[in-house]
Amino acid sequence: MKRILIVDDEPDICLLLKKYFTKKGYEAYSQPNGEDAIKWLKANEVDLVICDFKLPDYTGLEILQKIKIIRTDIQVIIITGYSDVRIAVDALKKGAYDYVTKPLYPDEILVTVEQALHAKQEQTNTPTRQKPSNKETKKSTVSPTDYISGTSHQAQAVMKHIDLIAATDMSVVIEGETGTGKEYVAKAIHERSHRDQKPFVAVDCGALPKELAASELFGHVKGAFTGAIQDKKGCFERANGGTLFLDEIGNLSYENQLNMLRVLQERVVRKVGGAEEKAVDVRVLVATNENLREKVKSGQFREDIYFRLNEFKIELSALRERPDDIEVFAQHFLSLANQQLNKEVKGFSQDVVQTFRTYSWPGNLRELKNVIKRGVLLCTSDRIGADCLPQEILTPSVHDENMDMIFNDSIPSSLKAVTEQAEKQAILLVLEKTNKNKSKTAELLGVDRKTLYNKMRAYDIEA
Ligand SMILES: Nc1ncnc2c1ncn2[C@@H]1O[C@H](COP(=O)(O)OP(=O)(O)OP(=O)(O)O)[C@@H](O)[C@H]1O
Repeated sequence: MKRILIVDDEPDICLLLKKYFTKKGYEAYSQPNGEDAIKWLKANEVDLVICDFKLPDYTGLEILQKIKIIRTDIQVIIITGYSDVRIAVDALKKGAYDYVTKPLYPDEILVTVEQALHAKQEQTNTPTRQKPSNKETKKSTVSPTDYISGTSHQAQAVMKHIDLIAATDMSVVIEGETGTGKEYVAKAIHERSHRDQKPFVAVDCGALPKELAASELFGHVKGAFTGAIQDKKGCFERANGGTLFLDEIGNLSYENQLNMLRVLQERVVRKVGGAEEKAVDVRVLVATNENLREKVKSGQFREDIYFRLNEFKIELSALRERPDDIEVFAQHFLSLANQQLNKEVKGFSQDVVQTFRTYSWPGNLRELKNVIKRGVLLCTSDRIGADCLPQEILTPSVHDENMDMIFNDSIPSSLKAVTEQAEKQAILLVLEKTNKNKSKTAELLGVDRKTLYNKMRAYDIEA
């Protein structure tokens, strides 16, 4: 029986979730604060933790980091308010599996819990992927792991690149904001490659506790350090013959970058504390949501390893930069949510479609998926209406003052014009604040330099 720990200072929430998950066949426990939860976790085995972000003693991020030191394979789901989506996204970067927003709906959490446990199972088994039989391929249901390509020119270009490089053994750097689908692109490359029958191992370097990173990547021998009670294979060895996907590669410590360079150059791994070298045949794909080139320039990331990895680059645009894809993904996520929640919602009302196109989607596809799942859950007719969307999406907090600045009292010609005006104003403002420093401006606006330059050209902003 799978074991779940709920950490929340509201006794009612603990009680509700504990009862619900016990009824669904889990062993559920609860703790009221971070300190007690950590103590409990040190003494008890658990598969998954559902943790409120705002606890009396710790934040969700702090708890997350402590949990990952106790055991890296415990899945963590963070509960946040919708307005904390950016914080939630940060938690994902640090290794949380997913987030759910308040108010809580147990059925929605159950879907997330099941997915998290399934992902954990896949990780521990690092299964050899079987090609689906013809019968399975023809199934009419959609799978959460299906790779969907959008219709925008950006998405089409990405699809072309995936097809082009899949057949090769080239290393690829995949760049894009959080939730834009970097891991999905990596999986799509693996599944189209000759390695597809071998493991695809994904490691989130941002979530690796410093103390354990080397052991996770390269393995360790029994007795290498306190707690190393038996030999352990690292990710390179587990991915042997297949593909290793290193997410958030920019977070790897300098020392581990050096160790990795050796593996990439010589194709052999040596476990922590071991003397023996073992040959490995692994294709490495990496992802980053920061501009790695900039990190190289500032000396935080080794240039030699960057060049090794950057044999090919795929840049994923933010969802707000490719509104044409929103409908395709919205339909896909709708089918998924219908399946998961056993509902038959057919589509979206016209105003919801319009809202989706103008909202900025800081959490990109992941946020869209979560919003639609919640919408399906709340929907009582055959279309998701605005009443099923979080308030934060319907009325994003833009200051009236800013609106005045953007529109100059005139009525905008279209919503597209509004977005463009807002983007132009934001770029001008930040350029002014950074004394026209483009790198800093790009960083503050959360885009890469190339995107910034393209936008400046498009909006006639002087360089
Ligand atoms: N091409 C795609 N087809 C179908 N679903 C997708 C696709 N890309 C992304 N998704 C959905 O969006 C979610 C986020 O994707 P993914 O984890 O690949 O993003 P990411 O860029 O790696 O995020 P992070 O930077 O936070 O690690 C996935 O769980 C999946 O549901």
